[in-house]
Amino acid sequence: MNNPGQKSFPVSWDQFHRDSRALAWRLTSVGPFDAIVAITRGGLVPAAIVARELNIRTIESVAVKSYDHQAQSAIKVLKPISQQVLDLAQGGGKILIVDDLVDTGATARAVREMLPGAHFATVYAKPKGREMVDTFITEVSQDTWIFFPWDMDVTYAAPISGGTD
Ligand SMILES: O=P(O)(O)OC[C@H]1O[C@H](OP(=O)(O)OP(=O)(O)O)[C@H](O)[C@@H]1O
Ligand code: HPA
Ligand SMILES: [Mg+2]
Repeated sequence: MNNPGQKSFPVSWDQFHRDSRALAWRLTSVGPFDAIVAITRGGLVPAAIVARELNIRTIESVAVKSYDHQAQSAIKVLKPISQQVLDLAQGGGKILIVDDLVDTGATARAVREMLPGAHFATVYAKPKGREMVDTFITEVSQDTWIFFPWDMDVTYAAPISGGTD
């Protein structure tokens, strides 16, 4: 959830699909790719859309969790990249890493270290983490919290005037 004072950027399924397709279009000039590595869980959705558009059928996942410990953030790998995909990269295969967004860049930095030659793509990027990403579609300010459609429900919205409807 976001903090008080943060701006909100709610994204619908339709918008997320369009933005992920736009990412796929942009990646056509970078590929072709031999495999996608999706960063779970948020990266699974754009990875599926990009894989469909670019006809990529080898899809791997990586799970990392970041911890804040005395102002230092450490990353724990919950599910590593398979040896098959690491071997593919070692043998010159072109790997695309996909996530929904980059915020501080900690997640991206950790996964990049696992696959140094890979292309890193996200749908959204915040300024702190932008340099960790090779390709993205929309930049949002650091003080904005992005709400993804899988984290939301349809609820009542009060009128802009503040009155009751
Ligand atoms: O740039 P960072 O500051 O590292 O933040 C970005 C990461 O945070 C979110 O994942 P999260 O770890 O919340 O898990 P989830 O994908 O399962 O929601 C998001 O999906 C990115 O993977
Ligand atoms: O803005 C965000 N939205 C959702 N998840 C996130 N994880 C880090 N930043 C964000
Ligand atoms: Mg994530």
